[in-house]
Amino acid sequence: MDALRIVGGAALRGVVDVSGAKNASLPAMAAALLADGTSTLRGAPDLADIRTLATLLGHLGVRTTRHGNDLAMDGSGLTGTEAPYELVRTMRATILVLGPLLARCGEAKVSLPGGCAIGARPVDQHLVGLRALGAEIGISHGYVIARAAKGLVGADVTFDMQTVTGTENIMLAAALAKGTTRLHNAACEPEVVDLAELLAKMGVPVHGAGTDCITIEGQKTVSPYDHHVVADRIECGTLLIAGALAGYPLTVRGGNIAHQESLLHKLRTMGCSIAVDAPQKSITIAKPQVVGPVEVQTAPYPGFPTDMQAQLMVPMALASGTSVFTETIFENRFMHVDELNRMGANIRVDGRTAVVHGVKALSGTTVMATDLRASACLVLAGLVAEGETTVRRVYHLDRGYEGLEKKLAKVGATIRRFVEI
Ligand SMILES: CC(=O)N[C@H]1[C@@H](OP(=O)(O)OP(=O)(O)OC[C@H]2O[C@@H](n3ccc(=O)[nH]c3=O)[C@H](O)[C@@H]2O)O[C@H](CO)[C@@H](O)[C@@H]1O
Ligand SMILES: C=C(OP(=O)(O)O)C(=O)O
Repeated sequence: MDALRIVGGAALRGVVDVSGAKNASLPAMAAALLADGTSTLRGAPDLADIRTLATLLGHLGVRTTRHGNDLAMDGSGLTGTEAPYELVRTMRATILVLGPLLARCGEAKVSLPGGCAIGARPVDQHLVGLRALGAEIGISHGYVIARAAKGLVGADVTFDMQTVTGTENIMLAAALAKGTTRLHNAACEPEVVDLAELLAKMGVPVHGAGTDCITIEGQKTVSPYDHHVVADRIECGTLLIAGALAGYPLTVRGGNIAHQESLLHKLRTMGCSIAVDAPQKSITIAKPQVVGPVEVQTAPYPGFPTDMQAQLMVPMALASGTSVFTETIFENRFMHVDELNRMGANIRVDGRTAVVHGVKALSGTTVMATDLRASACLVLAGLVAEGETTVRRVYHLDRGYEGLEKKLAKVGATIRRFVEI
């Protein structure tokens, strides 16, 4: 199994580039199921979740080929409608094939998905939405079994809570539904906006993406797309925190600056000096003399992303006072805390709140990654810890980051991958 060894204390200098967004590429790949022809997704990061979804598309008859960072997916080969457990167990976003399969084929059987173990993560809202569009849905032996023999029909759908993949799944299904679908209390995340832009390229008018009310005008058939995926705001944020911890200074290039607003606000509050060059899409950040404490609550976009909670906890752990982090999205997303405490942090978790008492230094040791963003947090901690840190189980990291250790090494980090026997 791969692990990462990091020697803490190296200064990070220079420019590091942001890849395309995992969480926008995955719904984009699912959208390729809708069209009879080859869709092209440009800028898709080369990481495990993308490969997993490509394998699943292949199982359904949609061959995916990669040319550099571009993916070509041929939807004309679609033959299967079943997504088996073995292919969906590692990631949540595999549920995104449900909407398009049902819409195009009139049936789908999709195993309930896996993904990061950060909370209960039901898919009831996906099913509520598809039922509203006329699908008959049952759950049997861990599979969602859905049918819409006469096709889906546009409808009003009101979500109980804002769900990112739930919104995306219903948008994908509504693209081939008869008539108009209106999503109320829809997710406003940039990945949803990116999907709306992609659907428009397929010939599906979508209005209101980025607000909590989205309208999709369903079509009889749709065209394949050619789309460049939006930049990964979570990778961008992770690199910015690397800069806040060890930047002398570090420039993070290629992210969408508007998508970083909530993080930049908190980093400035903590004392980081940050220079934004909007035309160049670059943000330059330097490690402050003293990191100040801060209070943060995760929230749906444009609030502070839950996917950045673990990473921001590293500078909090080294702040000159007590910070408070409240996690409102997932009930079990503090699993990195025990490992940070093993590195000398002083963090106490009480329910959904983590109270982070800043310490002078972290010390390197062997730590275990438990999920994707927790792994990124431990890598960041290793960059500033005294001595050597070994991060085990980096397959979690590899799910969602394109060569993170290579990017960090290029700007000065002492970090190396090795295989543990
Ligand atoms: C592949 C992908 O894009 N993953 C992201 C997506 O996950 P994902 O789409 O799974 O997260 P959701 O936005 O659906 O979850 C938000 C909240 O709604 C709840 N919920 C959701 C659906 C449902 O049917 N019922 C229900 O109760 C969830 O348990 C959670 O408490 O958004 C999360 C929140 O920004 C991110 O952490 C994940 O990185
Ligand atoms: C939680 C994440 O992924 P998933 O939803 O696939 O578990 C993530 O990208 O941080």
